[in-house]
Amino acid sequence: MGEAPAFFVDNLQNGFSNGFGLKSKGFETFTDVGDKTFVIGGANSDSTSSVGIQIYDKSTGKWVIPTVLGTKPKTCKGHSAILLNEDRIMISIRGSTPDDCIWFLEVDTEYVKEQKKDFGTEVVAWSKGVTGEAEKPVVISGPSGVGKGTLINMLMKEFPSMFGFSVSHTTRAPRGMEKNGVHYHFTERNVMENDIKHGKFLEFASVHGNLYGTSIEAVEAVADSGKRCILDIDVQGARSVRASYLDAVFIFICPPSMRELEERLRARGTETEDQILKRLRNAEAEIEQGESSGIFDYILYNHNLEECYENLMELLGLGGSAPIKQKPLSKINNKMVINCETKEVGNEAKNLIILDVSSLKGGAPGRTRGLNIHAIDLFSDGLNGIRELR
Ligand SMILES: Nc1nc2c(ncn2[C@@H]2O[C@H](COP(=O)(O)OP(=O)(O)O)[C@@H](O)[C@H]2O)c(=O)[nH]1
Ligand SMILES: Nc1ncnc2c1ncn2[C@@H]1O[C@H](COP(=O)(O)OP(=O)(O)O)[C@@H](O)[C@H]1O
Repeated sequence: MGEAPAFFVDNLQNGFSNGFGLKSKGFETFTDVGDKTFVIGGANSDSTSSVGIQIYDKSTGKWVIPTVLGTKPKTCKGHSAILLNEDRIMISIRGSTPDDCIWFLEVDTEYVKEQKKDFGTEVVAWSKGVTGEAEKPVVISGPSGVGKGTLINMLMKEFPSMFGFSVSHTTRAPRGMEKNGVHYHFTERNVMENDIKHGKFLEFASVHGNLYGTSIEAVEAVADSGKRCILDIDVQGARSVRASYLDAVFIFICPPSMRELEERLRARGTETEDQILKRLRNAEAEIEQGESSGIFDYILYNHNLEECYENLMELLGLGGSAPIKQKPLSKINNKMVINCETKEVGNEAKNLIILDVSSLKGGAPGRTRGLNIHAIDLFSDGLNGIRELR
């Protein structure tokens, strides 16, 4: 991307004539991409609208309602839109906080092109814009009872500000001490299947007779909080993540023997006899795949818990001093200036956001990372200085 001049994305005006025969309430934006006009904000706009999307195909003169993938922005009172790279529309949401005001609607990226083939319809995909970079997530797999949960708990306890757990969805029933939203999102199968259909899951698999899956939000939310994400998923899930957009480190935990695995499962006392037998039957195939499939970067043997934990820490770079976190760079090229109102408790401010889009990375179905944002607070007494966000 070459050097581009800074420019303003204008605020929307109310009640303009849109020229498309849409009943406009002044909350739509119209962005041309080739033969198509993307109308964002939709005719169902209200004083706060859900961000609807319609496409006007100029070559056929027809309206199309696309399949919309990903998590969209919360309701908003208006937005501005501008086309970037001919394949995504950058949107700034009016009245939202600076860390939630930049979104991308992908209309012709590689991901969207692939999804169009699968769905056989027009497809658009939302991706939230965030500042900074994320550290590589860590995928941990291994048979039931090998000690994955124990090792992850030790890591999270010792480094609470460094790691965050990706909370999976599952259709299995909660165990005694398990809390919804903490250990798993316990969910109905039809709800989960519908979300899978709408591209909200990074991976999913049927494990021991239940459906398990990692939502894109679960992983991205951990990265948003500045932590390194840990996923506890089965081998099928690890294979899917390997094939996905997510660049991760893959670790397989192996038991010292099947007999030891059985003893651990029985000693844990959380499963019925039937469930234990099912887990042991599955374990043999999982170990075989874990050791030979080429999915995993590392295999750790959990014979002695303390030793295995030491090895895990070492391969995560925690053996010596903690890794230094890179600060996002500030750039002066490829800048945009966006008007944005923010409301904080007891404080209402108008911000000018200076946005640098020269280092964009990722995109749908995950976040669009690498935004560099500077907010200039404009309070009633005028310009109040510049502060960098995050
Ligand atoms: N593919 C996939 N597997 C998962 C996910 N969450 C958990 N699992 C795996 O499902 C299996 C069963 O997990 P769980 O019901 O917690 O039982 P446990 O392994 O015996 O503690 C384990 O192999 C987990 O790694 C997920 O989101 N996706
Ligand atoms: N190295 C080890 N030696 C003995 N017991 C272990 C070891 N690692 C874990 N355990 C025990 O084995 C049981 C299963 O561990 P858990 O972490 O629940 O496995 P997973 O999450 O892989 O299903 C737990 O009761 C745990 O305390």
